[in-house]
Amino acid sequence: MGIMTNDNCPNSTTPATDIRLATIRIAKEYLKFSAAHFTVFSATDRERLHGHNFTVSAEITAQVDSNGMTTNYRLYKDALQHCCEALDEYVLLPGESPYLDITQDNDQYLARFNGRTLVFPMEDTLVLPIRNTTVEEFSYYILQQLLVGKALGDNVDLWALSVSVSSGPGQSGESTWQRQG
Ligand SMILES: Nc1nc2c(c(=O)[nH]1)N=C([C@H](O)[C@H](O)COP(=O)(O)OP(=O)(O)OP(=O)(O)O)CN2
Repeated sequence: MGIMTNDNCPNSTTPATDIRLATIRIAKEYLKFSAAHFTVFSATDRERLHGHNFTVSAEITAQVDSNGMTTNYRLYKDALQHCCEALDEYVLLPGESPYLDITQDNDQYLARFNGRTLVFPMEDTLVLPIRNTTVEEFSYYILQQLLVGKALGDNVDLWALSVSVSSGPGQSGESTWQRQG
């Protein structure tokens, strides 16, 4: 029996003209960022400031081209590494928290929470457009970074994308995007 093709594969119902999709999974050990944060649980309850080595992974579903690839997945790895490097070794604050009021005072950020003020040096701190410094919000933020512009490459025909952020072994949050229509 020679190589099975669409023509001689007895159960093939996939005409050769149909779109071919494939999912690339990227989970490299170097895709991580070390950051300090505190999770806010309510208007009066938060964690103390602490740190994690957050790890990042992604799944990219795209059309397989006539050359048998979605694109060089080096581009996916480079885009994810850029996102990690941008967040690495900072205090991360949620700029869209309903419970935290962040203002700038000279070279410091003042974060008012439940009647107290926390002070952070601006050069060590990033205020992100997120509602909380949780794995849910970090994964959504990185997903948006990848969807903006052509972060995953000029030629990729993207159908779905998911980004997972882990704050430690056995716990992570994932955000997904899927092409509509
Ligand atoms: N829905 C979420 N809940 C919590 C998050 C989060 O990102 N999303 N994050 C935290 C804290 O950041 C905390 O540092 C991690 O939670 P914790 O339960 O303390 O887990 P540890 O990393 O300490 O691991 P354990 O071995 O389970 O103690 C809390 N909640």
